[in-house]
Amino acid sequence: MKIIQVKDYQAMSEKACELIVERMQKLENPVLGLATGSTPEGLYKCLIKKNKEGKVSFKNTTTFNLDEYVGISKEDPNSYVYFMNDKLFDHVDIAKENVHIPSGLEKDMDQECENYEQMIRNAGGIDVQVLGIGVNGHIGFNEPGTPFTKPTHVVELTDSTREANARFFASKDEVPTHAISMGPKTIMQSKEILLLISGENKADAVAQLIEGDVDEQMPASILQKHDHVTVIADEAALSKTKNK
Ligand SMILES: N[C@@H]1[C@@H](O)[C@H](O)[C@@H](COP(=O)(O)O)O[C@@H]1O
Repeated sequence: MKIIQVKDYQAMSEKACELIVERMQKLENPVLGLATGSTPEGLYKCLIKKNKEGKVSFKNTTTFNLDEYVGISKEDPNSYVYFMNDKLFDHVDIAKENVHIPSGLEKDMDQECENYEQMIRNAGGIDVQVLGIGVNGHIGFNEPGTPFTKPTHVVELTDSTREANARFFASKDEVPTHAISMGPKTIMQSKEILLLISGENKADAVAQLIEGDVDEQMPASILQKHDHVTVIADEAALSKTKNK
């Protein structure tokens, strides 16, 4: 695991942007894995800027998002479809048919999970997966205790995740109870992983991720076993990590 320490959120976003642009320029048909949450917003802003400046094009890019809530419509501002359109896709030259976000609205959710895995395989796998991390160490929506062998699956969200994400909703009660998420297995199959971490509230999770054991109670710890992971973390996020 390569760890790049940066000063703050802005520096983290710029470094991540630089890395992604570099990969996109090198690959003929880049396949990006994307994340939601506050963490990658700065990265997306920077990518929009680079696209407008003509430094990078999304014309041949395919994307797969990590996750989506179950049971909220695509038009709901809290859906990850809405978030991604608003924060990135509506502002770059990507072909909408190349954008993939798992659907949380299917009758047969198991089938949707299988279809999503198949679409990733059909695209040739994910070249670079962008990840954030939850305060409890979750990646995607893989909560503590998720078997590392799980592919895309439906998950029941923990109380701590629903509380952390309640800031986007009118109240915690409105946060969906379930989500569909790429599993740890799906994430580990990406050729490269870029984990972005900012802020003191993530410091415990980061210390455990970097210095703790590989343990299903700490979903992000599986990343220690991947041979091409770059963590870009700011000073606040690394404040509880001893061995920097
Ligand atoms: N499913 C998302 C994760 O993909 C994200 O990494 C996490 C952290 O969010 P934030 O970046 O807002 O701290 O939140 C959600 O639970």
